Amino acid sequence: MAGGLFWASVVLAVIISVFALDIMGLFSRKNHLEVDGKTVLLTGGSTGMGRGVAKILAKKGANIVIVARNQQRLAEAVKYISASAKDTSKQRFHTISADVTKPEENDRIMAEATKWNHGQPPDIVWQVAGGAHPALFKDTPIEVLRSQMDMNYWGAAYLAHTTLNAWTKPSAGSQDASTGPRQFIMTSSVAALLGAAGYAPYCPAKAAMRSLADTLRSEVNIYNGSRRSKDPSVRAEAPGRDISIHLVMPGTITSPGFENENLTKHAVTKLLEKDDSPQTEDEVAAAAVKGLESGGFIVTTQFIASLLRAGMLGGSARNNWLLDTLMSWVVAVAWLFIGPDMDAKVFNYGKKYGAKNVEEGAK
Ligand SMILES: NC(=O)C1=CN([C@@H]2O[C@H](COP(=O)(O)OP(=O)(O)OC[C@H]3O[C@@H](n4cnc5c(N)ncnc54)[C@H](OP(=O)(O)O)[C@@H]3O)[C@@H](O)[C@H]2O)C=CC1
Ligand SMILES: CCCCCCCCCCCCCCCC(=O)[C@@H](N)CO
Repeated sequence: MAGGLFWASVVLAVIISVFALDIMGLFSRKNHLEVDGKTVLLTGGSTGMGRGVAKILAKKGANIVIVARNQQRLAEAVKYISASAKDTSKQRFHTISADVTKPEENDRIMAEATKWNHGQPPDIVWQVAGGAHPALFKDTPIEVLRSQMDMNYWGAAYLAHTTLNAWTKPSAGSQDASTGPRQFIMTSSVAALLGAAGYAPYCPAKAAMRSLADTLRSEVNIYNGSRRSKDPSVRAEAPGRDISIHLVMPGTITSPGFENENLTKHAVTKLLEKDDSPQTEDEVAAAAVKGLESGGFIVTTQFIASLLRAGMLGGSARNNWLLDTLMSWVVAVAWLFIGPDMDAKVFNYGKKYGAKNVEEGAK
C-alpha cells in the first residue's frame, strides 16, 4: 500500500516535471521572431542598440527600414547594416529621417515605409529611439522633464498608434496570414523596475511604456479574436494577421547615447549603477532578439534584469509561469537586502557631500 503511494507520487512528480519543462519551452524550439523575408521598421536604428538589432535581423534575412533624425549617421548605418545581409540579391534597406517626438512624423514614417514595402505595412515595428537625461529631479528644468516623456513615452505611443491603425485595416495584408503574427516591440529599460536617484527625468517615461505594453497586449486580443469569429461579417472586418506586443528592458548599454547621458549624470547615480554590468550594442541586441525568439512578452537582456523583472510582474503576462513565480519569491527576499543597501548609498553620499547640484555631483 505504502509502496503504491510512493510510485503514484513518483509518477505524478514526473508528469508535473515534464509539464513544467514543456511550459518552460524545453521541448519547443519554435522561433517566435521569424524575420527571414519580412520587413522590419526600427526607430533609433542609426546608433547603439537599434543599429545592433538591425544588423542581427539583416543577418537573419530581414528587409530593414531604419529611422533617426541625422541623415549622415543614417547613411553610414545602413551601409554597416546591409553589409551583414544574408542575401544581398533579395534583401532591401531603407532610411527615413524623422523626429519621433512628433505624431505627424510617425504617420509619415508609416506611410513612407508602407509605400517602400510595396503597399504593405512593415511586418515588425520596433521602437528603439529613446534616451536619458539623468539629473537630480529638482535641478532638472521642467522642459527637460517634458522632453524626456516626449522622447521615450510619446515616441513609442505615437508609433504604436500609427502602426496599429495600419495593421488593423481589413485590407492590411490578409493574403499572407500564414506568415505569423505582426509584432510591435518597444524598448524600455530596467530603470523602470526600480527607483535610482538621479533618473527621475527618465524612469517614469520608461515605466509608462510598460503600462502601455500591458494594455495594448490586452487590447490586441480583440483583433486576434475577431479573426477567429464564426461570423463571416466579423471576420471580414478583422486584420489579416495576428498582432503581438512586446517590451524589451535592457540594462546599461555602452552606446553614444550612454556617453552623452553621462555628461549630466549625478555621481550618486553612477555609484548606484556600478552594480549593473554594461553590454555592447551587439550583446544587448543578441540577447533581446533571443528573448523575443523564445516568445517573451517582457524581455530582459541580462540576469540581474531578469530577476528585477520577475520581482515586478504584478498583472503583467508571464513568459513562463513556473520560473517567473519561483524567481519572484527569491527576488522578494533579495529586495530586503538590496533596497536598504541602495538607500544607504544615497544617504551616505548626502551625509558626506551634502545635496550638491548636478554639475558638482557629476565630477
Ligand atoms: N544606453 C543605455 O544605457 C540604455 C538605453 N536604453 C534604451 O535603449 C534604447 C537605445 O539606447 P542606446 O543604444 O543608448 O541608443 P543611442 O542613444 O546610441 O541611439 C539613439 C538612436 O535613436 C535616434 N533618435 C534619438 N532621438 C530621436 C528622435 N527624436 N527621433 C528619431 N530618432 C531619434 C538616434 O539618432 P538621431 O540622434 O540621429 O535622431 C539614434 O539612432 C533607448 O530607448 C534607450 O532609452 C535602455 C537601457 C539602457
Ligand atoms: C535583484 C537584483 C538587484 C540589483 C540592483 C542593481 C542596481 C542597479 C541600479 C540602476 C541601474 C539603472 C540602469 C539604467 C540604464 C538606463 O536605462 C540608462 N543608462 C538610460 O540610457
